[in-house]
Amino acid sequence: MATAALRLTGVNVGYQGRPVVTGVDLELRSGQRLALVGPNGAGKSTLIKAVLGLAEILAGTATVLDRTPDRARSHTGYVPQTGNLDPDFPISVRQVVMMGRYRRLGWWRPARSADRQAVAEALDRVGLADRARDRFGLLSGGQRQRVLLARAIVARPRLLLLDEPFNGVDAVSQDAILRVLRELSADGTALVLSTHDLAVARDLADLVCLVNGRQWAVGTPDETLTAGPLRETYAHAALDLADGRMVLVEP
Ligand SMILES: Nc1ncnc2c1ncn2[C@@H]1O[C@H](COP(=O)(O)OP(=O)(O)OP(=O)(O)O)[C@@H](O)[C@H]1O
Repeated sequence: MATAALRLTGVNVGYQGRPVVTGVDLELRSGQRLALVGPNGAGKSTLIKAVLGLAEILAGTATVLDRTPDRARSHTGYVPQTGNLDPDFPISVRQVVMMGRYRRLGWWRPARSADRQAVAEALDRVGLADRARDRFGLLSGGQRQRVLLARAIVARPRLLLLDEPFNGVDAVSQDAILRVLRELSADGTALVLSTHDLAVARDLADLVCLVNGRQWAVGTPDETLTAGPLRETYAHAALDLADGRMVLVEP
């Protein structure tokens, strides 16, 4: 059987013994792209954190690259929500991306030219080579998101998890991020991203997992992003449009 990048079997996740999402069953192979879709507070971030070993697995089995989440951490990458970072922190764009190399560097070894080159390449890949010396906090939200993507890919993860990567992101940055994500998956990196945006999920994902306190559905976009499963997941916040499309109304 081919190694799964991620396999969750009967998984419940949460904090301090209290479940936030239950009944998650899914498998993601190398190069596949999974979208976690659900309303605010549905537990998408918690599920991502559990795969990173940062939230509790309360039941079931979670395997990341054939290891437990803790042991897989050196092969996983994480792009957090940009809103969680302090924009006033005095650090340059280049220094943020270099943080992604620390795992390889160890705190005792100074950066070598190979590290500096990897940082320059990652910034070039997200279209921000010319901003390397700028202060991170002075960039736009979309540019900051691209820097965080560069920080994650500079460590060459085999599984990359992104928490709402398109929130507050302008169209130029969204296109740049989508392009890099497609390149990564073509190179065999498995991707998990949470999103509120059904159009992005439909466009980007091979697999969609609908969550809201529990897993409501998992399957291809055609199987999941349809009226029945969306109405179940979003309850009354999913509305039919006259032309057959669905819109989601978040409080
Ligand atoms: N560290 C924590 N300890 C306890 N409960 C938490 C913790 N972090 C989040 N929660 C709770 O878990 C639930 C799910 O939150 P989570 O952030 O995973 O949802 P989400 O789907 O990512 O939402 P959003 O789209 O708003 O980011 C919420 O009720 C939240 O209060």
